[in-house]
This record gives sequence, structure tokens and C-alpha cells, in this order.
Amino acid sequence: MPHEASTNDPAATEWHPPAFEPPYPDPDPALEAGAGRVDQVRVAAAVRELLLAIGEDPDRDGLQGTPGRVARACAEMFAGLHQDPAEVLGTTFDIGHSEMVLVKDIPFYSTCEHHLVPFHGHAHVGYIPGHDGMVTGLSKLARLVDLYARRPQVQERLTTQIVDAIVEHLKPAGVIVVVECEHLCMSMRGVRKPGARTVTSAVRGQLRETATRAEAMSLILGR
Ligand SMILES: Nc1nc2c(ncn2[C@@H]2O[C@H](COP(=O)(O)OP(=O)(O)OP(=O)(O)O)[C@@H](O)[C@H]2O)c(=O)[nH]1
Ligand SMILES: [Zn+2]
Repeated sequence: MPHEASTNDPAATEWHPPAFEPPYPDPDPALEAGAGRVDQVRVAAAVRELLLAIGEDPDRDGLQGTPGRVARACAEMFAGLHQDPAEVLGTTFDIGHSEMVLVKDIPFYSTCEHHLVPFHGHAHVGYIPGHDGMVTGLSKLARLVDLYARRPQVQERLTTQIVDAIVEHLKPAGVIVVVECEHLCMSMRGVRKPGARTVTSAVRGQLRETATRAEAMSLILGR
């Protein structure tokens, strides 16, 4: 016999957050560990509140699983708050290379800290190894971009955090980071300018010099 809801039945009136099963294992253990530190129960309760506040019924069929889904999505989208750049850049090789290394067109998604909607685009990350000729794995530069992108962010801070982490952990002779993005807070709402792109850059060391910087920019722009 189906359960009859009654106002005397606390189970019918009180909402209990669902037990969370992490959506992982993820192939990236650092992402999994970072995601595990986001309080998914608390996020789910807040999302249920949000649904009520906008005039939705969080108990209707299509929305019942939504607080849990958003909590899992948030765990992934904000895992970078709990990751350590020193670990990402810990893999280094002494190959005696002293010329520029550039990984360009690294796609990423981040979250605008003002509106909590996505901004997304590409990062270009280049550096000149230091006098010891130490380089890091190419994938580590892309992992570093993701680590800082998976946080509530503004594009300028994202750009300087990437550059400063490379300076601190690789001790290079120079670094350049260029980031180009579309901000959905400018596209889907507010000023409503879809397609507008914002470009930010941060440069350190030898890459501040005009000729070296021009070489890096021509490599970045030469698609
Ligand atoms: N500098 C910078 N601004 C950003 C970034 N992401 C969003 N913004 C801006 O943050 C600003 C917040 O402005 P407010 O006036 O406080 O908020 P708002 O009323 O929602 O502003 P509008 O977006 O113009 O409707 C907006 O101009 C956004 O375009 C970012 O990464 N860097
Ligand atoms: Zn925004």
C-alpha cells in the first residue's frame, strides 16, 4: 500500500540530504582528492534552498536528483581549491634545454566568482628554462591551468596565479601566460554580448624583453 503523506509524519515534511556516492574514481587522482574535500551535503542543501527560492518544486520528478547532481558537479568544478601546485609541477627533467617551451591552445572551463556562471576559453603557457635547464612535463602545464580554473575565479587572477606558480616552482628564466575567454555572465545575461572575448596576459623575467616577448606572441598567434 502506498505511503500516505501526513503532516504528522516527519519524514513527509523534513528533507534529508541524500547519501552521496562520489562520482569517482576519476582517472586523475589529484582531482579526485580535491573533489573529495568539497562538502557535497552542504552544497546539496543549498541547491535545494535555491530551487525553492526561485519558485521551483525541488520534489518534482525532474528535480529530485538535482541537488545531488549539482553537488557532484561542484565538487569537480571547485576541486582546484584543494589541490597543490607544488605537486603538479613536482615532475621535472634535466634535459639541458634553454630555449622557450610553449604549450598553446589549452582549453579550460572556469567559474566566474561574481555570478557563478562559466567562463571558458584557452590558455597559452610558455617559459624559458632556468640556468639548470630543468623542464616540467608538458601535461603539467595543462594540469596547472585546470588547478587554478577549478575555483571561483576572475580571469586576471587565473592568469597571474599560473604565471606565479611556474616562477615559484620551476625557477625559469622567463614565463608568459596568455588567456582568452568568453564570459557567460556577459553573454547570457547582463550586458548580453555573446562572442565578446577577453584577453589577459602576464609575463615574467626574460620574456618581458621586447624581442623574446614578440617571439612568444608570434608563436601563440600563429595558429
Ligand atoms: N575584471 C573582471 N571582471 C569580471 C570577470 N568576470 C566577470 N566580471 C565582471 O564583474 C563585474 C561585476 O559587476 P557588478 O556591477 O558588481 O555586477 P552586475 O550588476 O551583475 O554587472 P553586469 O554584468 O554589468 O550586469 C561585471 O562587470 C562583470 O563583467 C573577470 O574575470 N574579470
Ligand atoms: Zn560573471
